[in-house]
Amino acid sequence: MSHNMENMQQVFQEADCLFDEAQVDQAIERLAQEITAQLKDSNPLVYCVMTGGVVFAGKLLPKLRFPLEVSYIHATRYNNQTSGGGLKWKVEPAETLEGRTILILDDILDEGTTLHAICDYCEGKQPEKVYTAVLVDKQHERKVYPGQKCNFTGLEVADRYIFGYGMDYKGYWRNAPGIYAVKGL
Ligand SMILES: O=P(O)(O)OC[C@H]1O[C@H](OP(=O)(O)OP(=O)(O)O)[C@H](O)[C@@H]1O
Ligand SMILES: Nc1nc2[nH]cnc2c(=O)[nH]1
Repeated sequence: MSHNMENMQQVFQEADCLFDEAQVDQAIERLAQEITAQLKDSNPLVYCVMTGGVVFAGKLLPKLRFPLEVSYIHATRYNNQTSGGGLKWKVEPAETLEGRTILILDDILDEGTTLHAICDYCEGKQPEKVYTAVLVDKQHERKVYPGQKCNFTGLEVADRYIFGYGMDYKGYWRNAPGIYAVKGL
């Protein structure tokens, strides 16, 4: 096994499990109910923010039992690092947003820069309304503005670097079956 693979095994073994698979799935079930109650009659256009949003979106979408359309956007600012830089669009929305109800799905609200910029972009296209849903909201005082929240939040996590359920550690462990915090971070 290469040194990097051994290191990644060690990162997983030493990590703290903050929420196991059952706990995360229960949070996603609750989110599905909240989103359904709010959006079931609005014919929403649902965007998965790649790459981190992919597991959350994949688990959530089959629980939304009403007509909706799904697409994806790709905006990143961490680039496999553990601290963020400026937001880069890799794929902008391809659909017409005017008059639509938009739901953005992402894995994490950390400093909030990513979702703030995505919402700004969408708001500029005259949608009916933009909603955001995240699997986890990291608890600290460094949000883009105090009190920044998503419309729908699955779980609150401590101010640590986390991975699993779509979230990576240096490009790895998006597949981890729970939400984990890296030892020492
Ligand atoms: O609230 P913020 O501090 O802006 O951080 C949150 C963003 O960071 C991660 O994306 P990243 O840029 O790492 O890309 P990824 O989805 O490919 O992991 C995550 O998926 C969120 O989109
Ligand atoms: N994987 C991962 N991505 C992030 N993007 C912003 N914060 C985090 C984090 O804690 N973990």
